[in-house]
Amino acid sequence: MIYSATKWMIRRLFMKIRVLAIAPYPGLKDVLLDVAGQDEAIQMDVEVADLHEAVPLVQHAQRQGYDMIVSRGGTATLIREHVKVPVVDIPVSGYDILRVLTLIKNTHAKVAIIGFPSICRGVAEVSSLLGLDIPSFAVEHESEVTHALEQAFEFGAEIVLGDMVTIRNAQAMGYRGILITSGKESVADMLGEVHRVYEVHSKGQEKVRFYQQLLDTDARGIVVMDEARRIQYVNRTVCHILRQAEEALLGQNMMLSSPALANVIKQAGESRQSSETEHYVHLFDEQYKVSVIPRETEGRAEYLVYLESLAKWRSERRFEAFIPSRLATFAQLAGSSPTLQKTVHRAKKFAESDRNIWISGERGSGKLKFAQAIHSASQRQQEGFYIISCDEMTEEQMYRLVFGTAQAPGLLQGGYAGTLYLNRADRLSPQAQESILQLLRGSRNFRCIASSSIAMNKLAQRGDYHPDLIYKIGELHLSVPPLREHLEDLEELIRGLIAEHNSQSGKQIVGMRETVLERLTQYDWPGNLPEFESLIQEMLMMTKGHYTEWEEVQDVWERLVQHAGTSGTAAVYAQIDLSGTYEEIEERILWQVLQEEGMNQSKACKRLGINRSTLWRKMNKMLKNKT
Ligand SMILES: Nc1ncnc2c1ncn2[C@@H]1O[C@H](COP(=O)(O)OP(=O)(O)OP(=O)(O)O)[C@@H](O)[C@H]1O
Repeated sequence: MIYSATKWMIRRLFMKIRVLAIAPYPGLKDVLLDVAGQDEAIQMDVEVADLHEAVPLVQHAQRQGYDMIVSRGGTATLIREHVKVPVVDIPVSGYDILRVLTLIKNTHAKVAIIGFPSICRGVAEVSSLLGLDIPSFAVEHESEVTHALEQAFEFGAEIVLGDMVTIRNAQAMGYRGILITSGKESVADMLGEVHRVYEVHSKGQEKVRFYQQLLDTDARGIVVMDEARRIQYVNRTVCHILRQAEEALLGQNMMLSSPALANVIKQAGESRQSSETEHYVHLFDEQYKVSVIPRETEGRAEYLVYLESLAKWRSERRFEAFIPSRLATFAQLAGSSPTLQKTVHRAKKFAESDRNIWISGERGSGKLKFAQAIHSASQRQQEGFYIISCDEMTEEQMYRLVFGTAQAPGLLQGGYAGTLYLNRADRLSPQAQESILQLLRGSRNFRCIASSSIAMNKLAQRGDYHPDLIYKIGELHLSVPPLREHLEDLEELIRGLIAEHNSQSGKQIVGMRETVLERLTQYDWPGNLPEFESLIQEMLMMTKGHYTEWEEVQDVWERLVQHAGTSGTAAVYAQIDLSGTYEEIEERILWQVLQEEGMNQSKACKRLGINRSTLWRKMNKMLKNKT
């Protein structure tokens, strides 16, 4: 408090109070300049204007940084409605009344006074002291003046005393009016009031600045919008989140500033809840919780919106979920073959609903890509897309992710919403299945999309999979075809890969020769798109001219065929039975590779990408299981 008082004193020592005076009649200008000229703390400019003429002048003055405006009577009242800076009245003092009464003292004409109640009281007081009988007609508003004048003239008045509005109307009606002018004493009183108001106002401004600072340093974004969703207030955090300057946002419709946020706020409005509602939105790769609070200020509806970043939670990496920076859309799925288009059509239909989906398909067939496209086309597109790699999470990790810990809330407690992608959902342990099941039963914040390379019905037969979970996630089922079932799409996929390669390498490849393409379509692609992509990328690296020539890539091709034909990973994928638990499948792969390598452990290790001790450990376990 001491600090702000001192600060105020220092300011007062060095700065003058800038005042614009609006004089409703010319004579007041000189009095104002004369009296204000004697006050060193005041710098006053004067304009002569009455009522509506004054409005543009004061609006301009406000922009020019005047601290205060002074005026008189009806003009002061009108000005107050149009500016935010304080407006001080030039009063009509007892001296002013005494002067005008002295002026009319000896007249034989009947006199009446019309004015605001305070003036009428002053006149009644002074006239009774002087022994004069002057009836008064009090008005509360400028619009009542004509009626008051009519009453006064009916009463027999020939001269009316009043302010500028009264005098002008009386003259227009053909009567005489005498203006009660403000003298030096009134102007001096007004200047005293200017000092008092300035002090109070400055302290108020200090407070406003203090609260402004508090709001600006709040980590939450704070927005106030009117009923038409025009932005009335934003704190600095919002400017940072939306990457726009305050000036650009204020007065702007939210739909133009941030359509994503506007949609969420619209949803909140449409939910017709009068209390706070919570939503989630994805802005510039960040997930935010949006709380919308409808309220009313001075009879007008308003929305108070809080934006809370969830980045803190994510950066703590409490769980193995993440938000990919760019998600695929249906338009980005290459392939116009009837087979793929049938799948796309089905997926688009699924995107319209919010029901859970089970996607099955061979490894690398594009399940994740389809899940992303569904999310991007769904009503949850503004929310997060979270991938849970089921084969990489322990039961405990899954439990903590769903139910939280003492330190951090889990998915079930809220704070996240969107699409939950369970990658390789068939690898969930029974315990982890239970956690996911409880999450889906207890929260409506997520749509779940699970993926597996095993068909859903096979999973149901496995016995270690919770039937309720299959039932809950498998509300809708999408089967993504392997690449060999839509080989017509290879050329389109190649075009995309060439474009990407050219942009990275600076080459100008325009296509592949027929001889190369023919071979590509004669292959089964058991490793699906990842296998295809890596081969094409290698071929493009070998390409020197505009076309990929067979001679340039023959070696690459033969290596692939040899690998696949003899013992390659691709062949293993094609022949291995993928039913059963992860351990059982792993066992089968191990045996297959060992047999193909003539039980040569070094060769098997090399192909499997593991060291000898790991192979030993696994073989021992296998033997134990068999005995
Ligand atoms: N229709 C498509 N157009 C272009 N690229 C695609 C398409 N579908 C998949 N891909 C690409 O193929 C690769 C594998 O796709 P994705 O990860 O979606 O397969 P997946 O079936 O989910 O794999 P996994 O079973 O290993 O989890 C990715 O590089 C992806 O970008």
